[in-house]
Amino acid sequence: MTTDPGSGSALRLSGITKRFGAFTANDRIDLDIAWGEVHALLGENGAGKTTLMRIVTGLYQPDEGTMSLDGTPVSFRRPEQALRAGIGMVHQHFTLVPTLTELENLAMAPAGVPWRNGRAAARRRAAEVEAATGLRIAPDRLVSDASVGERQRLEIVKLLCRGARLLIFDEPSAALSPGEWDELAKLMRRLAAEGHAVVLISHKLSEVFAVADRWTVLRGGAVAGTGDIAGSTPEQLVTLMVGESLAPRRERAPAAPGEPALVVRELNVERHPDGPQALEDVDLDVRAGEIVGIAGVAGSGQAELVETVLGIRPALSGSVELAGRRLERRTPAGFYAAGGALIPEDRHHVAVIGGMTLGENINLRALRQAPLARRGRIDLRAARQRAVRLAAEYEVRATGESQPMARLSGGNQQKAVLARELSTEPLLVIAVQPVRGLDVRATEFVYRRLTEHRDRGGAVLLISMDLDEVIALSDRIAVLAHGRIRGVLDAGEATRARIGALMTSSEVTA
Ligand SMILES: Nc1ncnc2c1ncn2[C@@H]1O[C@H](COP(=O)(O)OP(=O)(O)OP(=O)(O)O)[C@@H](O)[C@H]1O
Repeated sequence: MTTDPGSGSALRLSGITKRFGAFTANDRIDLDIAWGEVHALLGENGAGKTTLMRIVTGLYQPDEGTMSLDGTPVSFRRPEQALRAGIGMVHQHFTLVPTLTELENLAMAPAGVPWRNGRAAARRRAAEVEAATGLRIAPDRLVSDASVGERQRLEIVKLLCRGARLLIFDEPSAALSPGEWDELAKLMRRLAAEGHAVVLISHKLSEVFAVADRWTVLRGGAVAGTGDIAGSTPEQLVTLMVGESLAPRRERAPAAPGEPALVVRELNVERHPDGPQALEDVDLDVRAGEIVGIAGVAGSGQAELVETVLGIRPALSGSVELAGRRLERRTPAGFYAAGGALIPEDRHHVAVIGGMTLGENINLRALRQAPLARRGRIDLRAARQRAVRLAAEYEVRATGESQPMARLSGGNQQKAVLARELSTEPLLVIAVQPVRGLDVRATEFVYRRLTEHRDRGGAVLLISMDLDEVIALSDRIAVLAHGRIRGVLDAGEATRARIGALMTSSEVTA
């Protein structure tokens, strides 16, 4: 089937409703996606965006409503049916097999689809996709050796090889470097120009305004509005999403740093045994009452720094001190006992336990302390009350504290992690990409919480690929490139240009 750019309605949803028990996640949604456009789907955490796209891609079935593709009614009971009709989703959590090569991943076809399996066919299709879109894969590279951006590219090539014409991107920039995002933005425009339809789910309005043609905002499961990007402003869309206008961010008071909280000295860490070093002679100080940001592109050594401080990765040499205590045999338990806390980057594998309830997840760090621990037992009533109070304070939207964590929307899971890690008043919080997946209001909320933590005398080590975030939040910024600290700047002197210059310099200036 071929498509003409701008040849009218691709996918039309009418009155789509989806309930989970008594909760209505999608409420009579009408949505029109046209061939040749990039359509941004916006809304706060829990607004119903993912649920709607799961219906479109055959993962969920609607309770009410109809869908049509190219004017013909469709209903999908399985994702393969949607893909066969040309609808594919680039997930946040990729669906690739890391131990196979890129070509082998392309060659695997799900059961029940008509494509020929096999490498020769996959190679031919990949060549066709490259000719049409410029997207090139590395056929013989193991997926486990590919960067996040390269894996995402393979996901897209896979969908295009399988004939996807309508592509849904779910927060695609979350783990990308600015350069990788620029590439992806160009690709989305190219796909639209060739007649595909692109749906972009994103919380970053700067990205939406850079690539989208039209927008639809969901609020509380229903459509709050739809329109053209041209003639709209980010403020209008935020107001539609939130239901009110957001107060401007408050000016931050200057930091009043106190005693050193985290002291790292001459830390050397290798990436693989006998491989290149991930960290080289890293010195870093984070004092009580300040936020120190680490600026650097993904893969500069940030993960290794966190893992080493936490004690899950050995160091070749160097020392780590927390609250004046040298962490000799580092273990995560020792890190927490010394007053550390971590907001990890990987929510799904590290930060939450999906099979446990929201309340259990929130209380995980408080179980050994009063008032939850009483004579060697956990006071379940106190635990429930604490979870309910913290869920409300951190604005976690859920049906209750007993809702399984895996059933919360991604942003609400992240808020629960913050509630757990900040509520025990740690001395040092290591926050890695703390607002990943959060909507605008929740992002402001997290920024405020981290700043308040600092103002109460806590220390924060902020690790983020988002330079604007690092500049906005940090009192001092350490620039990390290729495993070395290239310089440390005070907030007042930290500009994108100066940080960028340090990232690319070969000199170590501090
Ligand atoms: N399988 C499920 N069972 C029960 N409730 C669910 C289920 N899936 C989603 N929900 C609820 O439906 C609501 C909408 O969730 P959804 O994931 O669609 O939101 P979203 O707009 O994608 O949010 P985010 O931006 O945080 O990803 C949430 O309140 C969520 O808790």
